[in-house]
Amino acid sequence: MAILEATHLVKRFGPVTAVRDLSLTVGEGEVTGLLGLNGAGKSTTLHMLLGLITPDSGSVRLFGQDLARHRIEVLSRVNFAASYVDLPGPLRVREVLDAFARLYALRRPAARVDEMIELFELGPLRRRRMMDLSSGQRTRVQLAKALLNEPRLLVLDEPTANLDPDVGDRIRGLLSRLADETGSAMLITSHNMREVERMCDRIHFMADGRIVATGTAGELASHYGVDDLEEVFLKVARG
Ligand SMILES: Nc1ncnc2c1ncn2[C@@H]1O[C@H](COP(=O)(O)OP(=O)(O)OP(=O)(O)O)[C@@H](O)[C@H]1O
Repeated sequence: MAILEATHLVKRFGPVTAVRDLSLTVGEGEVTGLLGLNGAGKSTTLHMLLGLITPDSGSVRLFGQDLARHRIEVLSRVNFAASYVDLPGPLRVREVLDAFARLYALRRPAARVDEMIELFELGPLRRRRMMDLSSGQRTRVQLAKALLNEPRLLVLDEPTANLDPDVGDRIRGLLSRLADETGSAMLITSHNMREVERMCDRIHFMADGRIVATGTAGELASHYGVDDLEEVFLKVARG
């Protein structure tokens, strides 16, 4: 069964058509990358898939159920992290995670928060206020929050954008391991082509609101007659 099935999505903002007739599926345990130039429509697509904005037309099914009709039920098995979403600044890291654990009605909230603090090496930061953290430290809290409810689908908008190469590398390893071990599906946007090559089983390239190419990193490189995804990106971007 597809974890996520989006069909013929369209989204307009006034005169701008951000997403045009976009369809995609994500299977169980699959890590899917959504790539494209700035303004191609990636975040708008993710926001429709998460029910944050409503498509003008088209439909989204999560775990076989229509998102518009079974919103609360299906979204309890999904989570999302993006560096542009702020967590409450005056709260301390531990308080933020505790608050989300309660919001998600977890069975063992304190134990799960402890696990996430350990997984993302947040121990030394747990009493620090969100507003006092560096952007990379905030990103780690965002990811910890996004994994609290053991989502079957994890949607990540540029998950490692603010991380230094060392932390970024460790987080990529951690997310890949998680997908392998738990069978959770992931949908990731990124401008880091090496990250996408390393993590994604399947990649969709978007341009001007549409998916214009799909495949594994290897398939895309051979289709475009180039060596790697970076060069595929440049070819797609330059038409
Ligand atoms: N709320 C909004 N109101 C008006 N226009 C919007 C809105 N959100 C997005 N857009 C427009 O829709 C288009 C797609 O934007 P989107 O943020 O989805 O692109 P993106 O691929 O995520 O870009 P980036 O790589 O820069 O994050 C852009 O032209 C953007 O200006």
